[in-house]
Amino acid sequence: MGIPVLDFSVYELGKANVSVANLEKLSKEFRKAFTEVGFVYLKNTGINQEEVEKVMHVSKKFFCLPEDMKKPFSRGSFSCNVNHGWVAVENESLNPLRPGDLKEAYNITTLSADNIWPSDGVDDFQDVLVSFFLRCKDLSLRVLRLMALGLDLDSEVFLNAHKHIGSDANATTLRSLYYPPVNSTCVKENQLRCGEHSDYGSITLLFQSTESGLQVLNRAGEYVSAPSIPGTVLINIADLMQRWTSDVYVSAVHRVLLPPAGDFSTRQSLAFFVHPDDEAIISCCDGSDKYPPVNSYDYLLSRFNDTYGNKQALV
Ligand SMILES: O=C(O)CCC(=O)C(=O)O
Ligand SMILES: [Fe+2]
Repeated sequence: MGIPVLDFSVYELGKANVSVANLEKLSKEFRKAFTEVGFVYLKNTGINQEEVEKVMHVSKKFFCLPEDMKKPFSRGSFSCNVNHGWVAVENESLNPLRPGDLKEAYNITTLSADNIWPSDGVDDFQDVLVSFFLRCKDLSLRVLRLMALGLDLDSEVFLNAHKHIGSDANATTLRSLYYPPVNSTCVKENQLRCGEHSDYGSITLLFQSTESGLQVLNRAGEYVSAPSIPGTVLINIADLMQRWTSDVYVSAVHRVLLPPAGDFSTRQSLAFFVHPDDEAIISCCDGSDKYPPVNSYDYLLSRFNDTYGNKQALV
């Protein structure tokens, strides 16, 4: 089965008074997609293509600044949050068996006004990224409600553990990703734009520029491409949600390939990694003991350790 495309218009951002019948229908479609594939494209969410392009445009301006202007914003230098900030090329390996990923990123984890934000040469960076973070947050909460309904659970079951998105008590992160041009003569053996991995938290929202490269591992064990479909958002289940649902909703492995040799195009994406609140204890929602309860933040820190290697672990 390929990645399905669902029409979210009945529950798009800004819409209130949705009928129970419409919510139920949509929740069943989510259930099918998330139990069989783990990925789904949503169209008509209320987040439109122009919004996405605006965020990519200001992000690219930042990534194209000289390195000494980006360094002051490095991940690890923000006292309020270990994950906030800029990550240089080859700094992380999402598949620790491969060389560092050929990508740059800027993580926005806390919206605290006390933070320093890039502004030289990118004066609207903070406004544009913060607004987009809040739009993604609203959409995520709608999806989490439908996901609970899809399992015949109380609609607030997942939402109750996502009350602090955007504050220092929750690790949800908007990550703007930039894949610079690749000179194939300099590429290391087995290096990719982004190595094989599954995401760590509850769900991920992903918006991609038109350049290809993203592949998802399907149940038959084959990688299938997940191209950008303008105007849609690609949503996937992450590992903590798989555990929370006792493996009913599945998180699928994915990666981003290098462009063909001689293709110097760049690529961009915006990933909104939704995490439960730091203090949330995640126990199997069916009441089973398939997995022992785990603290959400402890789980995340153990996954960061794998990604950054013990040398650079920030804990
Ligand atoms: O850039 C992409 O298309 C996907 C990136 C990704 O999977 C990740 O950062 O977790
Ligand atoms: Fe991912």
